[in-house]
Amino acid sequence: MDPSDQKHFTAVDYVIFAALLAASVGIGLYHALSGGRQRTTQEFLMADRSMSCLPVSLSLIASFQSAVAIIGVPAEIYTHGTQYWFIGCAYFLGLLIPAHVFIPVLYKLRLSSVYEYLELRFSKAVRICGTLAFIFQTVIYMGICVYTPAFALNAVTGFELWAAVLATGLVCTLYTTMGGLKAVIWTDVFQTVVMFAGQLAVIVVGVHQTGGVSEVWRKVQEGNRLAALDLNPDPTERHTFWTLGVGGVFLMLSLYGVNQAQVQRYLSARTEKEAVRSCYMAFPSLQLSLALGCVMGLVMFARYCGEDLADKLPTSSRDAMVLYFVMDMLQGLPGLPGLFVACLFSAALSTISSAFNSLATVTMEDLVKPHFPAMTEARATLLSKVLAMCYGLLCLAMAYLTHLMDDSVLQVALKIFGMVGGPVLGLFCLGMFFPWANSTGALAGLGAGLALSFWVGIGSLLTRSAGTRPLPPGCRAALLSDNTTSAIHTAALGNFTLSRPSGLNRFYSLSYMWYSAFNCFTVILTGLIISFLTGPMKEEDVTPGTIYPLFGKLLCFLPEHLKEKLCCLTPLGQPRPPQHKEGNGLALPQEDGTSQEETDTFLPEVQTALVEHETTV
Ligand SMILES: CC(C)(CO)[C@@H](O)C(=O)NCCC(=O)O
Ligand code: NA
Repeated sequence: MDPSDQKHFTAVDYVIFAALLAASVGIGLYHALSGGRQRTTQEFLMADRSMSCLPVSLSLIASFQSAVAIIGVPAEIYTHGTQYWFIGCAYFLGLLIPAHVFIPVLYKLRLSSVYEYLELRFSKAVRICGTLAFIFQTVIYMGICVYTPAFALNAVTGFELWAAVLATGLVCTLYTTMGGLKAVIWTDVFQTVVMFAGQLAVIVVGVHQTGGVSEVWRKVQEGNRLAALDLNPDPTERHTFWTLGVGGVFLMLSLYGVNQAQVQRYLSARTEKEAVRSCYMAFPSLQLSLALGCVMGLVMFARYCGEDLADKLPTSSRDAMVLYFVMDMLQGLPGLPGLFVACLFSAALSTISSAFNSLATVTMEDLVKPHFPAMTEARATLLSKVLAMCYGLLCLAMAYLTHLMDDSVLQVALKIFGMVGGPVLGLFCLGMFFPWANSTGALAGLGAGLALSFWVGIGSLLTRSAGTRPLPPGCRAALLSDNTTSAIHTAALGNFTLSRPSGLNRFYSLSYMWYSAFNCFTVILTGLIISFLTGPMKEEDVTPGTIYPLFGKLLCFLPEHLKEKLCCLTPLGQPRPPQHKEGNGLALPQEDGTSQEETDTFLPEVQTALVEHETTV
């Protein structure tokens, strides 16, 4: 690497970056000292269930919009064209279904951890499995999130990699531990604004330097980067309308429907209506965020098309190159490189803080409290803070593991969501839509789902070439690709026809965008089969309020008696009556002393009834 190409930060840039970190800590400090001073778990983990829809909606989009997307989306558009943009189609159903199916069920149960649902509906074992899957997914994901911006910054400015990782991890741990969920949500709001500002600045400057909008448009067309809607039904095609627009819905459901980070935000809303509204309000911001990423990729393409950058960077990672482009464009404009780096770190911080807080919540609610029902509130709050901090430190360790991996970070993150989030989504769907499903079925389903998902996921890792298509002719975009892509590119240029993968390899080359849907259906199917084999659950045994009458709604044209035969019509919105607790025999609070935590979630009058009931048992 030519040292003259090293981009430099000016003092203004450092000030902007430092201001971001200081402001985040400031918000944490404010929430540590105001309100109830974070002395209860209700405040620390659930923001007192008092949030309004605007901060919640911005926080919703911040949770899964990290530096991975900010860098990954332009890199994807630059190398493969605009097909990825069609994932925006999945946002419609991907937010409507959570708003009208998942939120109504989950909000009315007044949970703290979404996995509590699994115990109410199935059994304690299913709940623990759900929790462990979530912890596994989130810990890996947060390693990628903290590593990505630090790595990119290091590649371009030479900024000490581990110093950046440490700074992000520690600052985030600090304000999450001090200010709880309120601080997490309000820093998300602030950080989302910084994120948009940084992306917008790059686009405006980039368009200006390329010679205006029409010039960018001309070059993008010449370079063949605008993709038409690809309706190819082949499930091994990486990006088509079907993989993105349909497979993407399941990805969105696993994130926005049943992921603890998001559900915790819905539950922190003042009312159910407010939670639904926040889901609707997330839609335009998500579309905006996607559009900014895609346009940024196009602008970079227009500006750098044909340039060979391979020798200017110490790494072949196309993710680092995005940052190189950005810094190159913003050179000489004091403050703007700092703003973009602040944008990257904002995106990362807002994701990692959600991860810390939600991890602390599930560990506390699902793994600790059930074993220590008599724990005092002060103890529980202190322990939650310690947990948030421990996960912060674990995150640094995970960053180190990410360091050893090389692939497009966007693809890796979405693969993990599909591999682990998909089966968990299946578990919730099985519980909510199929009253016949029993606990054994759920466990077997989850096992089968995870096994198949890791088989395909690891298989695809080992047979790398999966689904990468030759680049469209035009600009020499191959300069941005890794070895596999260049090999394919060369093959395409040399008029070789690539043989289709066959047998198991074809199975392994399933598009990663289908992972969520595929794994979700595996769990549902296996779950139903095993449930029917082991004796399906009777409607009256299912805890009330845990079923969404999906079939009743879909088949509303059928006569009443037929519907009653086909599906459970348990109305939503009833508190769980205590006498029913014995119903499925498994979701019993008295079974192993979870009464403390269970009663927390009940309406007062039901609570007293339950306590009386329990003392008589
Ligand atoms: C998850 C979606 C599709 C929607 O929020 C998008 O934001 C995304 O692609 N995220 C990638 C993961 C990340 O940015 O960390
Ligand atoms: Na984020």
